[in-house]
Amino acid sequence: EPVEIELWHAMGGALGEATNAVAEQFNASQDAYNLTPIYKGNYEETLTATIAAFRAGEHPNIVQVFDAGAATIIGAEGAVIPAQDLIEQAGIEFRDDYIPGVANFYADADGKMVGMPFNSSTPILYYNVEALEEAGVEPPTTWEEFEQIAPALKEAGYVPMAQSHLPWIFTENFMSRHNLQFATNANGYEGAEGTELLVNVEPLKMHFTKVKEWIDAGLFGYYGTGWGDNQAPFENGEVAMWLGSSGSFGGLRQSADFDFSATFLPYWEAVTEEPYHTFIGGAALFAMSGHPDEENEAAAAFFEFLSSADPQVFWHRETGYVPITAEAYETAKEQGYYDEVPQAEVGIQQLQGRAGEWNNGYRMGFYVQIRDVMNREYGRIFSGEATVDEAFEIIEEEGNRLLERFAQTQSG
Ligand SMILES: O=P(O)(O)OC[C@H](O)CO
Repeated sequence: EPVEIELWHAMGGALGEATNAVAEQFNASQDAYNLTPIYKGNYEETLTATIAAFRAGEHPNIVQVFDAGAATIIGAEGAVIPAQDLIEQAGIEFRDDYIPGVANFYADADGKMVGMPFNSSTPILYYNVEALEEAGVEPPTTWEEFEQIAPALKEAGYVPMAQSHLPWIFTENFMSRHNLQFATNANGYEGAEGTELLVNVEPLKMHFTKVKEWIDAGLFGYYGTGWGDNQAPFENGEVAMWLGSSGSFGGLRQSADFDFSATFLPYWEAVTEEPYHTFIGGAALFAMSGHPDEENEAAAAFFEFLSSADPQVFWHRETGYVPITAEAYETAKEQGYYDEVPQAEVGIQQLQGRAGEWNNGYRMGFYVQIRDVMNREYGRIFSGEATVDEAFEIIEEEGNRLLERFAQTQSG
């Protein structure tokens, strides 16, 4: 009888189908282990369910946790076995060709990999090819260019742009794209104590001032805070350009009945002459403690399988999440995938862009709740209930209070 293990994940729709397919491939590749993937709702719901299950001692072997929840799960005492330890304890050699941004994001202060990178993404700019042609414009490289072309798209009957998740794209990746420090203590990596947000700063406030002006002028669409809220109006052709996850590529190919393409996340030339690479997004898999050795071995075998080239390339091609190892990226190139579908390479190219001091990642506990504060305050800016200055003061204050509370949970 194979050893049974469970994976809780947040991959719905086309992503859920691809997750099930990867699990089936693993199960078919050997007879010792059997992995059952279970969909637990969106990222926030999956993390909440996991924490509740951990308290009740009913947690799964492996859980998928998104970037924003990484510090919370890593900081939950005794909850997680670092992926690198799990793999080495199972007698498997730990590979060292993870692409740098991926390895950093889920590593501890000593560089040990705690989370197993799985679905790694980055925000990119998708565009409706016909809409841009109609308006006679090219996709923008910078926000300055966006300001120049947006009126023509509006004129042609489109909402020029929308984006999928404000804190992710217009805060976290705003910081990385411009190499701006995001939090003290080296973006939080040096420890929870004393870590404070550095978002109440001119470049970010300038950006939100602009976005509010664009919304008021009908040059930008804001459809809500839900993960899918801003994707739907792009899919139905109302919005011409959409900032979204590279991991949405596979789903869009299934659902969009128009020709679309993709390019890099714009940056402000006024803030940086050249852009920097963005943070790794998406989620990683965490092995949870408290299970028998044979189940931990099964989890290690699954992690090893996931990093090998074939499942990696399959997953990348099906979903748009980036290849996480150099080997998988090379394999996709050798297969001619990017000659066939050049837009599929945008995410990985962007992640391998210019390195700076502040764009390797961030580590902030209770960051999921900080995102809620941001979403609420950004909504208040757009509705005119709060000025940009007021909103950022509140984000700074409430955010730092959450960081302080998290630090208290870490000091024992
Ligand atoms: O939509 P995903 O899976 O690429 O994730 C985007 C963000 O990184 C999640 O916080």
